[in-house]
Amino acid sequence: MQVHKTDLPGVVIVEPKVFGDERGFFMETWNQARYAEMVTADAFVQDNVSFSRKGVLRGLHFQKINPQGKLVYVLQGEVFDVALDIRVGSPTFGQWASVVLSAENKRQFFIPAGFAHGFCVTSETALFAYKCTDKYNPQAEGSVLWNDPDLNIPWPTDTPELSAKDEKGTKLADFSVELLPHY
Ligand SMILES: Cc1cn([C@H]2C[C@H](O)[C@@H](COP(=O)(O)OP(=O)(O)O[C@H]3O[C@H](C)C(=O)[C@H](O)[C@H]3O)O2)c(=O)[nH]c1=O
Repeated sequence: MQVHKTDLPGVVIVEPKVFGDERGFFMETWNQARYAEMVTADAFVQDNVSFSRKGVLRGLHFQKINPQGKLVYVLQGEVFDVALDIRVGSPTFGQWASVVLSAENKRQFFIPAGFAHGFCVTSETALFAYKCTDKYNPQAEGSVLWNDPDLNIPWPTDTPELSAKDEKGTKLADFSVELLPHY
C-alpha cells in the first residue's frame, strides 16, 4: 500500500495493493492496523454506500458536531472528489484538494474530520463507498455551496444534478464561525 500526501496536511491519497490474476483482482480496502499506522489513528464506526448517475454532485457536506473523517473510494465508475478545509483556525482554511477516484485506479482518499466533502460523478453511473470516523448526525449537518465563487473548484460540469439541500448550500464566507468545525 502506498500513501501520498496532498497540500492539505492529513488529506492523503491511498493506493492499496492490488493482487491481480487471471480471475480478476483482490484488494484489502481497509485493514485496522495498517490504516491506523499509515492513514489515520481515528477509528471508523460507520460504512456508507451511495449510487449516482453521471452529473450528480453530492456535497460539500460536513457535520459541525460529530465531525466525520472519511475514507472514500469508488467500487464502480468514476468521480471527481473534493476535500475542503473549513476548520476555523486552520492554516489551510478555505483550501481544497481534489482527486479522481475510479474503479480502475482503485485509489482511496482520506478526508479528516472537520473538512467538507463532495464528489461529482463523471462516469455513466458510480457506486461510491466510504468509512466514517463518527456517526451520522443530521441535526449537525451543513452544506458549503458547491460552486462557491471564492473556492473556484473546477467541477467537471457547470450544471450538476443536486439535492434540494445542496441547491441551497451556503458560501463559506457566509457561515458564522460557530457553525463551522474548529481546528
Ligand atoms: C449521509 C447519511 C444519509 N442518511 C440518509 C438521510 C437521507 O434520507 C438519505 C440521503 O442523505 P443525503 O442526501 O444527505 O446523502 P448525500 O447527499 O449522499 O450525503 C453525503 O454526501 C457527501 C458526499 C458526504 O460526504 C456525506 O457522507 C453525506 O453528506 O440518507 C443516513 O441515514 N445516514 C447517513 O450517514
